[in-house]
Amino acid sequence: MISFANAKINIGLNIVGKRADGYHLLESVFYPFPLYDIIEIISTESATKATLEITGLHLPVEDNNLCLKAYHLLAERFSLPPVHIHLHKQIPFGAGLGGGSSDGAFVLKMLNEKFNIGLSALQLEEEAAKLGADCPFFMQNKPLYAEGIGTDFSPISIDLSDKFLVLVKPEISIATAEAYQHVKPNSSNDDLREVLQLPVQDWKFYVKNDFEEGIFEIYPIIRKIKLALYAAGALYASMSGSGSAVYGIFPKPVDLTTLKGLGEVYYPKEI
Ligand SMILES: C[C@](O)(CO)[C@H](O)COP(=O)(O)OP(=O)(O)OC[C@H]1O[C@@H](n2ccc(N)nc2=O)[C@H](O)[C@@H]1O
Ligand SMILES: Nc1ncnc2c1ncn2[C@@H]1O[C@H](COP(=O)(O)OP(=O)(O)OP(=O)(O)O)[C@@H](O)[C@H]1O
Repeated sequence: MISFANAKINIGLNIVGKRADGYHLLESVFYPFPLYDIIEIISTESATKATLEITGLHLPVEDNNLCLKAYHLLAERFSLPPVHIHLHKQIPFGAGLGGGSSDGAFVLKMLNEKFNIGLSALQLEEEAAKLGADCPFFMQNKPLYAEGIGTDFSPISIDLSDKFLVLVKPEISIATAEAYQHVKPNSSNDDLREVLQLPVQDWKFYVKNDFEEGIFEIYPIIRKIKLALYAAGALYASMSGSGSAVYGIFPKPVDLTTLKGLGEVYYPKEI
């Protein structure tokens, strides 16, 4: 069984509070982004435990890989045979694109189907939340308004299908937990739901990502990328999640030459 696990971007990210356990409360829109990891799951009846092989981007195989964690989460409750998972990694990590989380969510979905476990969509979302705050989104995998720690969803109508998205990932990778250590709850932002109803060219005045200020101070190249996207004609540009990737939303096809040397550029045909 093979699946294509997509990335996400965050449109707006307001940190609005902090829980007693240290997790932050936020408001953000999660939007699927067409950049994919490829996951294959093969039954290995003769093996004694689940195995993982990673090709593509260099990521060492470790027990904390969300593909293996997803397998073990279900294997604890349901008697699953060992499997071999082949992850072809294409989504950059430490980028705020939710690639690892997407892998975890897709492995849960695949195992549920492959072994007829019978978990409902809601139960899969609950299991995904045990893997990480970004995982549950990938169960519904459509533009959603997120609150709480990023796992309470409600519908929002945002359609960028007539726009062109460009993503730039600098060489720097940022660990999410570390990024949260540098961010403070901020009550001065505009209501995200309301400002996202404005035309996209007005978002730059009102739609903020609260991680940017702290991260830009540590890594000025990320601010530079955002400015370069605006200089190239973006209607709106922002770091995704806790970074380091930055996306730009353009009204028409983009001349990518001005972005050369800033990082890896991803320019999907459709969004
Ligand atoms: C920045 C975002 O990507 C925005 O979508 C997410 O909030 C990050 O979600 P994630 O990578 O799935 O995060 P997790 O793996 O659950 O948590 C990693 C670490 O980030 C911090 N964390 C995460 C989510 C959250 N709402 N508040 C937090 O403070 C916690 O210190 C946690 O130990
Ligand atoms: N399947 C996976 N793909 C990528 N990273 C993974 C995976 N499983 C575990 N990880 C670990 O997660 C780290 C990246 O997570 P981090 O939260 O810092 O970045 P991110 O870009 O926000 O991505 P994500 O939301 O995919 O975790 C990697 O360095 C790696 O140690």
